[in-house]
Amino acid sequence: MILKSYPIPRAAAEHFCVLCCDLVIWACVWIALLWLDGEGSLDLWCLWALRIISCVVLYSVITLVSDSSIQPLLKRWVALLSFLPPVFDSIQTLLPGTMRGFSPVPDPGMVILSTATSTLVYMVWEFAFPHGGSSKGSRNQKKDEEAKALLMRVIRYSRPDYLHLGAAFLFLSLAALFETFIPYCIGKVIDILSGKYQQNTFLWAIGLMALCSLGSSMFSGLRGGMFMCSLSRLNKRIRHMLFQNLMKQEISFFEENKPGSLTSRLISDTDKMGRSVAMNVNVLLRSLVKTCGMLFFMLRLSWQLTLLTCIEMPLLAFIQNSYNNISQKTSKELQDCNAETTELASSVIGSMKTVRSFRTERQEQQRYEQTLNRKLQVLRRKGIYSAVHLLIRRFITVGLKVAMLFQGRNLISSGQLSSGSLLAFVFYQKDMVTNMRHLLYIYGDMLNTVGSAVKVFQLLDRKPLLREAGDLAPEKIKGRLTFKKVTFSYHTRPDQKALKSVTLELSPGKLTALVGPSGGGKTSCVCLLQRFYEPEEGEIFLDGEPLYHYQHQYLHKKVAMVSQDPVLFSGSVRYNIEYGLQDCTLEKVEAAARKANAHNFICQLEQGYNTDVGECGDQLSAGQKQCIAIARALIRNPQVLILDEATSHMDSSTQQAVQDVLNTITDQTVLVIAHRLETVEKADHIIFMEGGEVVEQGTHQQLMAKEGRYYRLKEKLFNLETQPTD
Ligand SMILES: Nc1ncnc2c1ncn2[C@@H]1O[C@H](COP(=O)(O)OP(=O)(O)OP(=O)(O)O)[C@@H](O)[C@H]1O
Repeated sequence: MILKSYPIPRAAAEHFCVLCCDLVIWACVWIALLWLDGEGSLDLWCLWALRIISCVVLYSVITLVSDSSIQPLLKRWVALLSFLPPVFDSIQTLLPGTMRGFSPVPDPGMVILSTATSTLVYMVWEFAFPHGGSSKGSRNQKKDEEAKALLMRVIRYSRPDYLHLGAAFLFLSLAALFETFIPYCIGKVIDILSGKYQQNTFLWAIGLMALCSLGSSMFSGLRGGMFMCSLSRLNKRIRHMLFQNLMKQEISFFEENKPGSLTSRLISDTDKMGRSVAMNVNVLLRSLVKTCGMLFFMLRLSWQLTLLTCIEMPLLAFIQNSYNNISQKTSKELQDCNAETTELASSVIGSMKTVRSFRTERQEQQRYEQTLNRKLQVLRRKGIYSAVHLLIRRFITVGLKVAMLFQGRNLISSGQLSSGSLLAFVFYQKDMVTNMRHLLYIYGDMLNTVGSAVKVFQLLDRKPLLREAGDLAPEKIKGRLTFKKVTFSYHTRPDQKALKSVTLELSPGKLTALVGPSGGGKTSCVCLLQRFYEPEEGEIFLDGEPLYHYQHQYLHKKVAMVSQDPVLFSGSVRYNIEYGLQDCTLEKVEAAARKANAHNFICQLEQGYNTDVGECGDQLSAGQKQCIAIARALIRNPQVLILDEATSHMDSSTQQAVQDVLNTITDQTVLVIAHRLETVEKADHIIFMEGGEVVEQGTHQQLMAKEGRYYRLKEKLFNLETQPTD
């Protein structure tokens, strides 16, 4: 039962809105009738046609605006509301002594009667055939509901552009209305020319036609401009939100998703989503307005001819549907044939030696020919189906056109239609078929294309799998880092532990070296320190507080890291050193560069600190990039400095210079991962890691005296044969 799960006041409000819309449509028709023939009355056929149009309009409004759970109820209500008055009037005409000519404005008694009856009928209906109990609760329906929800979401994102969109819809309606008037005016001109020529009437008709053409072109242009403008604004908004959310994601998300697919989602998917929805809404509304307008004019010209036109559409839709089913089957067969031919060709070409050695060339040729023949048969069948389909379609179209012209001739001879009106009707009919086709297919197409929005919204809704950072930001910290039984594995390899219950401490004012064979877990420790990932078990503390308690920006200001292959951004050297800092003076930048031994080579660059480093810094050597990355870390004056093989690409004199600077650090916590014996030897504390575990720790002398893993792996660890490079 729908109403059980839907708030009653909201349901009542939505019913009231539908009733208001219906009354507005009645009023518009009445005003249009008064304006056109000054009477404000319709014959029974026109009344039926107008109620059908009003029903279609209200259905579209309900589908687009209301919640999907209440839509069936509202649609039943609309069906009853639309058709009760003409049914009532039709029955009345059957009674003797009734006058023809019906007012499109129902009297208040009629409104109350039809409203009460409708409510009663569909309450009975609701109890007898409760929605959701039918077999339509299938997967397809769910997919449709999801697609509609997505569509509504795209439309909701357009809310800030309501002024642009309102203007666009106004221009769209005006352009469509002016366009609809043109064939009518042409008909009038022809009538004037074929009858007794009157200059004034002729000039008036020509002027009206020119005005309609001008109005249609002008408003079409304005509509296009307004839609483009709102579309660009929508795209910008969605891209911005998407980028914002991307920036919040954890690092493992970027490892699992390739940069190419993320950027394509950011650029082409957002564009496709906005464009398809905007285009389809645009075409849908234009077709809707034009169809209503054209139906109105066609009905006024001749209801018999309109009926003939309306027969064409369901017939064509039925034929198209049947053809689509057959065509889908043949396309599938064709795909299989293609796959078979390609597979055979590639397997034979790929194993040419075997084919030659067994002398099976002839058999393979025959096999290939057989697959080609099968494909040819399917193609032939497909061609025949297509030809028959086209023939039937043309036959129906031409047949109905001939019937229409015959009927037109009869109407002209009986004086019910002028030749100009027949011509105008032919113009309308041609446009009508195209419009009806759009109306029939566009909504389905819109639901399909909006599927590309799924990817965008999935990304937009993704919550980062990282504990939210706290707001701890003390003025001063000592920089004591502690790992307590930290276990960790990467998302992409959940079964392999990169760190196994690691417990270690980095003391303030001390240089700690992490050493160990490749894959031992050194970089993983550093990544956890940076909060790129979260430990699975255990905790990391900074001055006794869990890392995640600290404010995000604060933590990254206090804990700076330089990696082996630092990433520089396209821009000047200065921009890269002061990256992320605001109001940084050149003196500060230079001081940091001096400490990192980068000042001299920067001064030798063509534009000094303003030299562009190129895409990802590729106009600099690997060693120069490392120097700039060290300057970028030092300028922040971090309390904890992490160097992950950060000097590996530097020449030995630069390495020594950087080492000298590190030796002067007295109150900061420094963690280095190095393959250089000199660096490690001088460290206050050495932690030896292997297989994700801390195996040994102590000073160089202690570890050498112990003659354990560190002692045994010394040669392998420090590339002693290839010293001094890191
Ligand atoms: N991004 C990643 N995704 C999945 N597994 C990873 C990732 N990075 C490292 N690993 C794995 O985690 C384990 C520890 O790697 P880690 O990079 O911490 O070692 P390391 O001691 O720094 O090695 P190296 O000295 O070669 O840099 C290794 O088995 C490695 O294969």
